[in-house]
Amino acid sequence: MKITVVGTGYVGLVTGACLADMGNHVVCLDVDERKIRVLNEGGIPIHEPGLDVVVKRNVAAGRLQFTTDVAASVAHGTLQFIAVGTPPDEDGSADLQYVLAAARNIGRLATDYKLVIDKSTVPVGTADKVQAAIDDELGKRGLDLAFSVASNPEFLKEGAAVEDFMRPDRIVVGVSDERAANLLRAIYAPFQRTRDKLVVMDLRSAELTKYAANAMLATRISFMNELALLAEKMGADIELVRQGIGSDPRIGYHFLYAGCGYGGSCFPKDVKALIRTASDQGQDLKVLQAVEDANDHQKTVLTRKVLARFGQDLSGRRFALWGLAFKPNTDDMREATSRVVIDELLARGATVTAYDPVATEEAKRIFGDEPRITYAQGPMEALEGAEALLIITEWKEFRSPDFDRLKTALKQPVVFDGRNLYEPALMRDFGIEYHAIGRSVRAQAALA
Ligand SMILES: NC(=O)C1=CN([C@@H]2O[C@H](COP(=O)(O)OP(=O)(O)OC[C@H]3O[C@@H](n4cnc5c(N)ncnc54)[C@H](O)[C@@H]3O)[C@@H](O)[C@H]2O)C=CC1
Ligand SMILES: O=C(O)[C@H]1O[C@H](OP(=O)(O)OP(=O)(O)OC[C@H]2O[C@@H](n3ccc(=O)[nH]c3=O)[C@H](O)[C@@H]2O)[C@H](O)[C@@H](O)[C@@H]1O
Repeated sequence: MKITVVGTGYVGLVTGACLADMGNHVVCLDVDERKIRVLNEGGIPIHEPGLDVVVKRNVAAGRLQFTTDVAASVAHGTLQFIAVGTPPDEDGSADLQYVLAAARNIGRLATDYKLVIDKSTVPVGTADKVQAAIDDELGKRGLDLAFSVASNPEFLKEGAAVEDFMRPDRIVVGVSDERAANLLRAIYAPFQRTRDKLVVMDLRSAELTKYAANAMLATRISFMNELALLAEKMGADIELVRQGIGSDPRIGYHFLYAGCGYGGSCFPKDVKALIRTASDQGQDLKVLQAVEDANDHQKTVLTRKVLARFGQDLSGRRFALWGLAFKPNTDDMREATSRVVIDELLARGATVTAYDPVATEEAKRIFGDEPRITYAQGPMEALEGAEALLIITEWKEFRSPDFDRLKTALKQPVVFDGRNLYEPALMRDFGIEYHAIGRSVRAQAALA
């Protein structure tokens, strides 16, 4: 089928490439000329494992094209996916200007039936706004063209985006007519060969499903983070607690890892937006507000531990940081805890040497030529002469470091681990002073 994807970011590029891989002819549109130039020159503007292979294969097969030409992109696809950004507005609500601009372009230029599909994460009721924007543009042209609007929220995770798209747990589709439902069934049939994964519903339920999923996952994380703080005070070990509750199938093991707070382009933004949607309806989402507050607090957990250990004034001290990205396997630093940690360390007079396998360029873009931050080429290099190590992102290469070398490279063997990568008892045996999140040597020792 002929498909247009509007917005060639994390979601749009993955969607376009994976749909092309199933034989569709896909045109990806973006307003960002640089991005389209990079793609047309054979590059990939983001770090996403496996994406380059799928993109190259489909470009070579003539099934995937990139353009800034709006008219050509509207003319191409019967299906028009909208995958543009929906950043938070000043008041926390989702800014719909890019979604509605994309919808208006379709209404302004379409000459035949279009199925317009919201893939961006958008508040409940946005499909109606998209419908109205297209109607308005068609009206200006005096055209009575048939079109459908659908909601098809995306659940992929950065760092595993291609895998998630190719093998989804479920595909949520919100529709208001049979024609749209049939087209989406056909497009997604190749992605659900073992069982029917399509969950078809009305537009508003689909829109709310996306926020409900992210809000539920964020809630699990904040819940565990708060319990981790309590575990520390009580001499219990949150990792043992996680295993203890996860074995109940009603709870499950996933997304119960305590850490130094959730970041990324979605959880923080979507939690805010859902709180805002509810308050517009006169309803307080008390649980979700607490989830957000707990996460803001959690992002400062490492620096609070550093200040408790080294004092409030960190002048003249340099700290090593492992991990800048908001999670492993991505260079994305949107809402990353590393940003909060670095800002606080600098504000207290410290300097920072950071290492991240892929996010250094992004960090340089964000922090500019800030002289108090230096970037190391490797994890051990970052440690040389530093006061202590702070671990922010659980990249695989941090999981089994050479602890002897780590010990001697640092001025003093002190590690603040925001991702609970190591066993407290092992660190004690290595002679490393280990500050993790909700972990206790006492609880571990009781097992020995
Ligand atoms: N990043 C993720 O892992 C996920 C994101 N989402 C949602 O998907 C949406 C897109 O997110 P990302 O891909 O991360 O954003 P992104 O910022 O990486 O990409 C958005 C792209 O849209 C382009 N754009 C903006 N206005 C345009 C227009 N009128 N015409 C054509 N292109 C336009 C921008 O230049 C940019 O390249 C958001 O609503 C997000 O919440 C949903 C699931 C996962
Ligand atoms: O709407 C979105 O954009 C996406 O948001 C999240 O995906 P993503 O933000 O890419 O990354 P996650 O793996 O969910 O991690 C988010 C944050 O939570 C943190 N996290 C995750 C799991 C956990 O147990 N503990 C924890 O602190 C991670 O470190 C990270 O900072 C969801 O997992 C996706 O399903 C969703 O499509």
